Amino acid sequence: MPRPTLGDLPSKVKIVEVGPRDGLQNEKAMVSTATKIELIHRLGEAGLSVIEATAFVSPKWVPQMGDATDVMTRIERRDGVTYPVLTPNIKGLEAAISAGATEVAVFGSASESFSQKNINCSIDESLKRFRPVITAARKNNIAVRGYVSCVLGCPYEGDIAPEKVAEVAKALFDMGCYEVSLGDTIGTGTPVKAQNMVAAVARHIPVEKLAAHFHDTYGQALANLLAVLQMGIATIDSSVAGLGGCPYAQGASGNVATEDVVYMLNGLGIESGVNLEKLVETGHWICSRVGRPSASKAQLAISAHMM
Ligand SMILES: CC(C)(COP(=O)([O-])OP(=O)([O-])OC[C@H]1O[C@@H](n2cnc3c(N)ncnc32)[C@H](O)[C@@H]1OP(=O)([O-])[O-])[C@@H](O)C(=O)NCCC(=O)NCCSC(=O)C[C@@](C)(O)CC(=O)[O-]
Repeated sequence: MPRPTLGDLPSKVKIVEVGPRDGLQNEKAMVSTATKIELIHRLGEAGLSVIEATAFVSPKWVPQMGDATDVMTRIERRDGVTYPVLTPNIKGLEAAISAGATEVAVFGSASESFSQKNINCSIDESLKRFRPVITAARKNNIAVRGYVSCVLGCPYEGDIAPEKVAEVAKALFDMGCYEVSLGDTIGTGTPVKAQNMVAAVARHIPVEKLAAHFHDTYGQALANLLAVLQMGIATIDSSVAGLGGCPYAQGASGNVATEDVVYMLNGLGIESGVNLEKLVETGHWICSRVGRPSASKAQLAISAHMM
């Protein structure tokens, strides 16, 4: 019998923890600034080296992120940890710079309808708006990440062509984004679909510059992640306790839980630098703060052993 193999997997994965932003942006009850800050601190202690802290977006659109300046100016930054923030336009970028951000992210979409609902403009218009944001950020030595939403399906349009995803991703990369994160916003992807989409994007952008940002609405996120790890993706966005959902994608659940990702990576012998036990405690803590059960299977299983 040949030895079973999963192919060439990366030896190390960078996890981009998006819980404080993607995880909390959709909470109905306002989460206090103090809780957000403590969450960021706890995630840093658990070994996360990239923690997306907040979003400098219109508070009329996403009230939960209305305390972005407070969060960014009050967090205690750890050496070796970066705290990117979302900035959809120059206004957001200026506020982020004033609050001391050193990395920002612009966020576009491969779906026209989602672009309109999320940022109130067409895809073309969004790319025009991002260009000066990226240029100004880079002049200030601020690294810019790019997001593409709806890469495996759109809540309004259904299927999205991988070529469309590749086109938007390439535009962001060519404008100066150092990394492009591919968002399965509504979690409808399955492994081969995810691989086909990544293959289309990787024809234009080196695969090591891509990140997988998969939501777990249909329980497919880990399977999809494994499928794209096999293609060379080594950056994964995830959210502690699987918190979250997008305010402009009704019914979409949170990102894949960071605890589940770390458990899988540990089992595969892939280094992430994250202490699973501390992360589980953090997941337990934030769930008690926001009054919702954890969406992480690993957290539930490990917590049961700890009690
Ligand atoms: C892009 C806009 C601003 C356009 O919104 P708009 O209404 O077209 O913008 P506007 O320029 O007409 O401004 C409207 C008001 O917002 C203010 N404003 C304008 N910009 C800012 C700013 N940066 N910060 C603070 N305030 C701002 C502006 O000053 C004005 O205030 P008013 O004069 O009415 O008092 C709006 O649509 C917006 O903020 N959208 C953000 C939506 C959002 O945050 N969605 C969730 C994040 S994306 C996501 O979750 C997907 C992702 C990334 O995780 C990947 C995936 O899973 O797919």
